[in-house]
Amino acid sequence: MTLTARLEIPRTGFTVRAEFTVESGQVLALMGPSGAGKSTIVHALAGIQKLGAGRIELDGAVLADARTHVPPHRRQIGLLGQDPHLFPHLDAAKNIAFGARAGGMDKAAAAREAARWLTRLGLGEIAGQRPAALSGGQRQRIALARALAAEPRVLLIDEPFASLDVEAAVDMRLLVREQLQRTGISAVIVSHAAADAQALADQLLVLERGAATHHGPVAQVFAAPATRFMRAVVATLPAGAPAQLKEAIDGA
Ligand SMILES: Nc1ncnc2c1ncn2[C@@H]1O[C@H](COP(=O)(O)OP(=O)(O)OP(=O)(O)O)[C@@H](O)[C@H]1O
Repeated sequence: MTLTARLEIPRTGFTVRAEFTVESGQVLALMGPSGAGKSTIVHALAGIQKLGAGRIELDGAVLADARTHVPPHRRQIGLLGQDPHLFPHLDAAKNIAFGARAGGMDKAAAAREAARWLTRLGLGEIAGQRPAALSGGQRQRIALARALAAEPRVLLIDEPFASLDVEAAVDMRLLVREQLQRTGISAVIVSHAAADAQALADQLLVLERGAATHHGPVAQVFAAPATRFMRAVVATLPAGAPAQLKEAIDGA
């Protein structure tokens, strides 16, 4: 699935403008200061935010433009947010099965699919637990499984690791990367953490007050920060990382 987007969305005081293509199985990271417009873009891709102008296409089919607005439930785009929004009255297996049903499976097939996901994510033991009895990391894993069980064409990931402790966040990043590689689903991930872009993304788009200030392969963007915001982001990378990035680019 190739996602192409050219968007203009007016906000108070500025307009969010961005243009990008995410090829099948690739990951685009969106970074930027608070209020820069990252969630606005994610919401436009999901269909819960209308465009002021522009066009969003998935494999050449228009999802949104001046005349078209395909509603969210018809887009086959999964959204994984900071809050996992699991159904509190359903156990882990049934939460995942709900995703599979949304993807078109009948009840029995959805239950089998949920069981497969629980095994794949190492969560077999908590199949019968309701969300209130799970840790934050377990809830995020269930939310990931539920989103992927619906077989989305694109997965949107909006700050899903922010509430996890460092170790759980590392595990979750690995899991997301593995599952995206396994399924070949394209993804857009919003994060404040340089580590997320570095671990997960192929390209990085940086937004500042709605405008793209950087856009390109992650290593290139980190190697040439052109704004105060990006210099501060690069300073959070582990010592030596910028030099390694430069070597990787020079050696490529
Ligand atoms: N429905 C709306 N109508 C107009 N402006 C809005 C609306 N929702 C949010 N905004 C404004 O749009 C701007 C971009 O918000 P957005 O949530 O996209 O930023 P963000 O980069 O995701 O920020 P954060 O990192 O804090 O989540 C902000 O100035 C916000 O106040």
